[in-house]
Parts: sequence; structure tokens; C-alpha cells
Amino acid sequence: MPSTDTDALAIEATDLRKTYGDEIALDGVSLSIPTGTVYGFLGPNGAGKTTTMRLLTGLSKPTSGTVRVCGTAVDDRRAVVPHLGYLPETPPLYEEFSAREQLEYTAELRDIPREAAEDRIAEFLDEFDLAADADKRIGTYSKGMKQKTAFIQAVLHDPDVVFLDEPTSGLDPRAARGLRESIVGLAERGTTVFLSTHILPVVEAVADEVGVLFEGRVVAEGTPAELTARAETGSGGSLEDAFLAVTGGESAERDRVGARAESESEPGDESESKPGDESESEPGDESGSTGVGAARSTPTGDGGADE
Ligand SMILES: Nc1ncnc2c1ncn2[C@@H]1O[C@H](COP(=O)(O)OP(=O)(O)OP(=O)(O)O)[C@@H](O)[C@H]1O
Repeated sequence: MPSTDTDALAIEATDLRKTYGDEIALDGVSLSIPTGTVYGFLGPNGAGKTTTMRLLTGLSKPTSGTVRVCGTAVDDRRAVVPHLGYLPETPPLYEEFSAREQLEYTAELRDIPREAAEDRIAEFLDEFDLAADADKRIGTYSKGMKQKTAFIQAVLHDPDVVFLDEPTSGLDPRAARGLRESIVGLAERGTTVFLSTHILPVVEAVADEVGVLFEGRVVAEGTPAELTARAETGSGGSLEDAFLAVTGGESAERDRVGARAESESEPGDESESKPGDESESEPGDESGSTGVGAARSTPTGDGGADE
């Protein structure tokens, strides 16, 4: 495991709360994620994972609490954006562009010199089996091809921290394995990866550390092996058992696993709450190339800032 020295933290979130009207979506989430970690972020539908990622990337403002990425306050957009890459659940892609045009556009926004960008784009297109289709319109792509394009877009500028929301969505098994290998490769080069997914074997395969979010609170945190061991009931345990135990299985079991997780790894605030579903201000334009979704505006994606 990487060091937990505060200076070496890639992501530091303190007591994040987010409300939508009367509803509480996040209720005191604190995270300390060391540089170079692959952090698997799990939670049932509506637990607040996307909300957390939008706060961590500065695309949405917390009701209270603070976020620092690579030591920089995330609301200092100009300073923090070069450190970040973000693959949102609905990737921001221009359907009328080809993958190559989309990535060239991203490179321009990210101030990557043209020649270096062309080489890098060509390498990525090869790596993800997109080279043959790179000049076709994204509107004609399959979901998996769009997903690969969006992943490349998120990491093209070699960010220090990359946030991935369901990155293997729509990928066939071979492509999903390739993407898992890319995640491991990113981490080996020192990139911190914040990975939100419902696909537990992906987390088991790549994550150094796992956080489980439930009703807007981190209810368990530890390595996949630690969480699995805590969930063991005598018949062997799995990350799925651990997930189910802390996210709405038997309440006694949840208390048992969660309490052990708390005492061992100090997750966030534990006050009572329910997530909410009231509407927030509309996502907006990411002008000034300050958006982590890379595109200046996001016609088909949700990478836009909302405040
Ligand atoms: N813009 C918004 N306006 C109102 N409520 C919202 C908004 N965004 C999220 N919420 C609410 O906040 C809660 C957390 O939503 P969020 O999308 O973060 O969950 P999630 O864990 O990412 O879910 P999933 O796994 O289904 O993607 C939900 O109750 C949701 O309805």
C-alpha cells in the first residue's frame, strides 16, 4: 500500500455533505486516498457515488465540507483541473466528431502539443482496437466503442488522479479485461484511480482499497481482502458478501461488519440520513478548458459543471 502521509494524499475529502432541498444525498463523507492507489468505490443505486465523484472533481459544490486533490482545493478550478481526468457515467462526446477529432479536440483543450498529442492518440487508438474506426463518426459507434473513446479522453493528458464511473460499461469481456489492465498500468505509473462500479470482480481484480457508500455515508473501508474477511460467516466470504452485509443485508450483520470497518479504518461521519432526489441546478458549460470532462461543452455527456 502507498504511504498515508497527508502530503502524499491524492484525494482528501473532509465531512462532505450534499443536500437537494430537504433531501440529504451525502451525509458526512470523508476520504483520505494516498497517491497511486486504485480506490474502488462501491454502493447500491442511489447511495451517492456519482454525487461524490462530482464533488471530488469540482463539478458540483458541496453543501458543506472540503475537497483537496493533489493538495489543491478543488474549487480552485484553474489549479486543480490539470491534475484531473473524469470518465462520467454518460461520457461527454460529440456524436458528429470522429474519435480522432474528439481526442484531438480534447488534446487542444488540455494544451497537449500537437505532435505529442497525435502520437499519444494513435497509441491509445491502437491499444483499444479503435484505429480502424477512428475516422468514423462517433454517432455510428457501438456503446463499447464510445466508452473506449471516452476513457481515452479522460486519461489523454496523463492526469495525476482519474475518476472512472462504470468504466467497463458496454465493453465485451476482452475489452473489459484490456481496460482493467489499463487501470493497473495507470496505477503502476503513479496515477491515482478512483473507480466507481457495480462490477465487484473488477474491484477485486484491481483495487488496493475499497470504500462502501450506503445512504450517503461510508459504511466500510479497507482492502478487498479485509472487507471479505470481515464478511466471512463460516462458509467463506466474498466481496459481494461484504457489500451485501454493509448495504442492506441483515441489519445486525451490517452493524457488525461496519463497526469493525470503522474501528479499523476510520471512515466518514456516521450521522443518520436518507438520500434525496430533488432537482439541482442544471449542468452547464465547461468553458475555459477548466472542465475535467475535457470537452468545452458536453452535448451528449454529463461532464458539465453545475455550479
Ligand atoms: N441533480 C440532482 N437533483 C436531485 N437529486 C439528486 C440529484 N443528483 C442526485 N440526486 C439524488 O441523490 C442521491 C444519490 O444519487 P447518485 O446519483 O449520487 O447515486 P449513485 O450511487 O451514483 O447511484 P447509481 O448507482 O444508481 O448511479 C439519489 O437519491 C438521487 O436521487
